[in-house]
Amino acid sequence: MHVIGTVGLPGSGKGEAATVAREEGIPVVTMGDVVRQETADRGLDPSKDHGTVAQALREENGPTAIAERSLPMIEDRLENHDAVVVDGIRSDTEVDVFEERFDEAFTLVSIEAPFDLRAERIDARGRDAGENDGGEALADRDERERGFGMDDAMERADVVVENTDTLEAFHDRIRKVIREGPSVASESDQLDDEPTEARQP
Ligand SMILES: Nc1ncnc2c1ncn2[C@@H]1O[C@H](COP(=O)(O)OP(=O)(O)OP(=O)(O)O)[C@@H](O)[C@H]1O
Repeated sequence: MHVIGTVGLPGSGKGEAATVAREEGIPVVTMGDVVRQETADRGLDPSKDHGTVAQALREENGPTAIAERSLPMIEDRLENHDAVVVDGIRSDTEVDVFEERFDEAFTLVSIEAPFDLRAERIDARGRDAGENDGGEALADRDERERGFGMDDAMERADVVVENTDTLEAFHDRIRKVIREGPSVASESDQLDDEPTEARQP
């Protein structure tokens, strides 16, 4: 059993990591899906009110509300699969939830890219999809995510993947992390010369 969580600021490449997982036949549980479902259940617009509802969920049910709601979804997928990717962990408190439940079988991967590169990629993604990002500037999104404790979550990562090269290079690195299994955290310095690295706890 291997549960791989991803953490990273907007536009860092979490969605691409999820794409690689699906290509490898590994199911992806998106924390955003939990929030979108809740937004729809409240009669709000998932494309616009997502951030507000994420915050409300935490205020009403505590900082682990979203992670806790994702656990049954993850366990359900683990019945038929050896690994599951959890996309978009937002805080160190959420990391606690997954570590407590899955222990050594949980690997946290931090996906990192500088602000300007993420801004460029988000602009290009918006143009490709014929839509914008709901009007929220990247700096504001970064601030909102950091407010949830994302920096602290990134600090906890077992593996850091810098997404500053080509998309193909990024896919290759993520594929290695996924294929390596739960031992990836202790062995990741042998995975690749650069820039995947292990962070000591
Ligand atoms: N190495 C790369 N080279 C070129 N484009 C990339 C690279 N990595 C990601 N992208 C593109 O950048 C955009 C942002 O990546 P992605 O959607 O995976 O980010 P994300 O972390 O899921 O962002 P968000 O939190 O906003 O959903 C996408 O269009 C993706 O295809």
